[in-house]
Amino acid sequence: MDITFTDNAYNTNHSGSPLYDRDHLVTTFQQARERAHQLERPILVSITLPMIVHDPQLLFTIFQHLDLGNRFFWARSADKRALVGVGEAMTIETTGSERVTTAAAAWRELRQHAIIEKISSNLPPYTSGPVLLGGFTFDTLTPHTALWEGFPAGLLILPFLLFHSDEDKAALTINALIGADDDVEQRADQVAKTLQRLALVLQNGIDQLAAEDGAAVEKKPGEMVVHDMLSAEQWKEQVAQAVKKIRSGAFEKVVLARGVQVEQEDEFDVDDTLQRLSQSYPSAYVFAIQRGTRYFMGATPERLVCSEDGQIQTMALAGSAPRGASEEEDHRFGEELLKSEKNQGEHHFVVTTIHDALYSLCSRVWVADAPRLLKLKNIQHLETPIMGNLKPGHSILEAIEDLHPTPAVGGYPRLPALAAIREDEHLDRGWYAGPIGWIGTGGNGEFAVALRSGLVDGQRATLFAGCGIVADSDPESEYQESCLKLQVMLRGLGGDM
Ligand SMILES: C=C(O[C@H]1C=CC=C(C(=O)O)[C@@H]1O)C(=O)O
Repeated sequence: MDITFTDNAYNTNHSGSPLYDRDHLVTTFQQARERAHQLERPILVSITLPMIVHDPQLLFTIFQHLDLGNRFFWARSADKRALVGVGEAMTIETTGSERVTTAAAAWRELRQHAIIEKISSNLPPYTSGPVLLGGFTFDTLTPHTALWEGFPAGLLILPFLLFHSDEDKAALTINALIGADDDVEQRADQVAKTLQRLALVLQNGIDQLAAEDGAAVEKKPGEMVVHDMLSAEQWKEQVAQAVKKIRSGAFEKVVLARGVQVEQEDEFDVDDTLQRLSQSYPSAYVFAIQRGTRYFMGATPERLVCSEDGQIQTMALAGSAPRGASEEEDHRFGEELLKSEKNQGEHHFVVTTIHDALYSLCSRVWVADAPRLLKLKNIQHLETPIMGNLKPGHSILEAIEDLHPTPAVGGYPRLPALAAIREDEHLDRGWYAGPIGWIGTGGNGEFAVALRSGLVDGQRATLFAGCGIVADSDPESEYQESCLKLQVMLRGLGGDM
């Protein structure tokens, strides 16, 4: 893998559009073609150019206008990090229970002979270079239904263009797979033309788009019709049955999920939904992955694992209470949550399991002494931060393989709880509650657990939420909790429920 820093070979103009040097592109592509010929396999070329920091939402909308294919969005407003991609230079699609390790091996293989150029030393440090975005299903043993068509067991996408930014730096990465017989002049022309169009929209279109936004007639959210996939009574009965199983000693905790279908007359506006989610949930990971007409999207508070320079950070997140209507009530609900034996028990399974999973991957694991409160817009959770130092040679994908599914979305012990979900839940979770995120070079990456999420397709959306069930769970309270969790996407889509 070559990495070159060539300050000044490319630059940005005053509007922050990336400038490119077509001849330099041709030279790099030629080099890749020669290598492809020698090694008899396509070679990945990844070039990162500096840009000025733009609103990631704006890039997402601009990418729609460039018409380059599927779009991808990943951002956390609180730490001002964002990744916005479009098009597919290549995809890694995996199946079966080895889906994460197979994806890791394919990514290693692809990187091995890649040509990676970073056209400045002043780039966002963790996301520069080739970055794959994608996710994995919750469970490979649940039958895959038509609902999740386009979302296989494992999917990592190397976007053609990736805008990435942190607090004060931004960049654009161009990815291309070059084969031994490629016409490199033509490939360079295609890239150059796309960058030219992007530069034009960034120069002229930002104002234009902003003006359009400002002038736009306030869109009245359409009338949304919500159907439970399983009636409230049936779901509560499932919870009651799970409680019985727990009391009979089958397992100690299981997370049961439910789905709702939402419809409206007009198509749901994915860009507006992302905007609303980012504004309402600044500490959440707001994401969208497009496959044709469908978007899997959401605003999840749960980090599965973040890896930076060999340091990994994760969390146990389980145990919930509503937010109070007044400061005093909110404080009281929070204190009750902290003292609740039921919630502490539910949370404890997650802490122990994560700790044990990390033990074999890390040289040192650090777990906070006690859970703290994570307060979100309409719900609060118990959260325990956990950190570790990855042993050399281990990557974030291996951490995912070991951590997923934590008892925050599966149960405890893992195997009987998963068997109960498969047997009793009657829901194709697909990517809901699965790992979703990005992986770059040098083992860096970040994956969240895809909660508070849904699959949006035109005028229809299917939304999911689950609750941790333990021996003293009350079906009615769990149902109310699932409604709070569903509100995230219902409101994100423009509903006022
Ligand atoms: C399974 C979900 O939430 C998990 C994360 C936080 C709190 C949870 C709980 O209290 O049950 C769940 O474990 C979901 O939002 O669908």
